[in-house]
Amino acid sequence: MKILLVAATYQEIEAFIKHHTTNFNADEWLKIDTHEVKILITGVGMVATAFALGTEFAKNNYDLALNVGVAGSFYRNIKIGQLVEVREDILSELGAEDDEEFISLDQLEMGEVEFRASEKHHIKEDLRKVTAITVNKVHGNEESIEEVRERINPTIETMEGAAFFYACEEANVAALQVRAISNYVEKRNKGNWNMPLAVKNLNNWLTEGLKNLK
Ligand SMILES: O=C(O)c1cccc(C(=O)CC[C@H]2O[C@@H](n3cnc4c(=O)[nH]cnc43)[C@H](O)[C@@H]2O)c1
Repeated sequence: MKILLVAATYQEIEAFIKHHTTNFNADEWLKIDTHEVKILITGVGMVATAFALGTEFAKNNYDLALNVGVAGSFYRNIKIGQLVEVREDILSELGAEDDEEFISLDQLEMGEVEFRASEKHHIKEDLRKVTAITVNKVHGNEESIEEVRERINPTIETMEGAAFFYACEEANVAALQVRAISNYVEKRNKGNWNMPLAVKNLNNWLTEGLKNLK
């Protein structure tokens, strides 16, 4: 398969890249088992992700795109460092405020806000399947966390996932998303984040998991 591996930052998949190539070049195709793999580092956030994917899909054809990175969990029964597979991803901020209420873009009949992973390809490992939201502003305030829990009840949040699924859907490319939990969604406390553990587990999985994609 021709696979596009997508991450927001180089650091999130550095160990995997170094495992496969000594001199990383963004135009390089890596031969990994039976797959040909290209790596796309988009930058953090939805705008950077959508632009980078639109540009890449205009140049190359892919059988599958895989978005990986770290994420925040709303649930404490998911361990820091644990990997999850995002099956559904929601643009939770796209819409309008109506005083205390929020009207989503689809309620306004102006577009879709929910995007799904591909059914065509599968991750072999039995990762917990989750619903994510994608945000421009990382939640760090108890009131806004409670509001989004009540409105959507997401399991995790990222800053790219739904934009990734959107761009893949527009380009008709099958899409999967795997995230490693680096923190809980809570009142901002960066000291509680464990980026090294999440990044290590993600890269260990990638080394085996990419081979096992069907
Ligand atoms: O220090 C901060 O408050 C801060 C604000 C915005 C971004 C960051 C990052 O470290 C980049 C986040 C990066 O990782 C994903 N991520 C990880 N945890 C979360 C989260 O709780 N909510 C949303 N995104 C998260 C995200 O996809 C970015 O790529 C730090």
